[in-house]
Amino acid sequence: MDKAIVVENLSKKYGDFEAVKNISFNIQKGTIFGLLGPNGAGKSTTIKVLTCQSPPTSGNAYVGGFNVLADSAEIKRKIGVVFESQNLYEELSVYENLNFFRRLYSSPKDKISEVLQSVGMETHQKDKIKTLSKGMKQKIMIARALINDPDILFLDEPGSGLDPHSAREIRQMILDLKSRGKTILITTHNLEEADFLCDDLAIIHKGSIIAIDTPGNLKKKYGEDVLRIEAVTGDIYESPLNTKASSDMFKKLSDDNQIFLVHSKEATIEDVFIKLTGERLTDES
Ligand SMILES: Nc1ncnc2c1ncn2[C@@H]1O[C@H](COP(=O)(O)OP(=O)(O)OP(=O)(O)O)[C@@H](O)[C@H]1O
Repeated sequence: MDKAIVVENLSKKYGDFEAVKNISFNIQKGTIFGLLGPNGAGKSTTIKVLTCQSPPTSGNAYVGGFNVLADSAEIKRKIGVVFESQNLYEELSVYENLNFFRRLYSSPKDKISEVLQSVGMETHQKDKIKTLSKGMKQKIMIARALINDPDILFLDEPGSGLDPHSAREIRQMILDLKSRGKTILITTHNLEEADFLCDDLAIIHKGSIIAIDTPGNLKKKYGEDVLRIEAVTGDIYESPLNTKASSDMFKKLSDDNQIFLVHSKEATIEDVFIKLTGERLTDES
């Protein structure tokens, strides 16, 4: 499979502070790649470097085969970016916002209804941005990023701050874009979003990538399935599944007639994060 993005030993310093430390990864064409980490981990900085908004301090990165330092004009033509903050013109209509971008890229006029259709917002062309909900604005942000028909999309915290219904809609939209052949890099601090969407996931912590694999493999490698027993007293007992400890726990509670409910709990990406960092990744969205 071809690579859409190649990142080699990339670092980015702001003054003396190293926000991104020697990270490397590849993104295969037509896949969704996630950068998962808490606030301040270096996710937006990585996106800024890959979208040619900010040069790397060292290392190399190639987007669509082009070098971020030497070929920024070519890269900008091939990519779409959804920023973390919703920077739309609030006083202008949906159509006017998109038309502004369409002209920047010299895309044909009928592109506007096409991209609005792909995010289910074609009936809102005349609405002013300021009258839309946050979820609707996020759909317009995605529509705007599609106006130049990019091969590669960068979505910085696409579900952040959205209500659960809108977050689900945006996730489905991201999967639809993948099924249309787009390569997508998302950043997120939402564990569920990362697990659900990403073909490959890099866990980024304090500027470094500390693990990278499919979500399933990360859970296999670093997570532990757990045997969970609810006792008649309401107490919860947990122990790693299929171990002597869990069978001893089961036997003892069973002998004491204490068992109310038994189930197994699969490892989650949160377990992986805690195992790797010793910290909890609190989910604010
Ligand atoms: N322009 C800048 N000047 C100095 N420091 C910066 C600058 N931009 C980011 N930083 C710092 O670099 C670190 C990484 O920031 P970055 O925005 O990449 O993190 P993030 O993982 O995207 O988190 P968030 O979701 O909060 O944006 C943070 O400590 C941040 O304070």
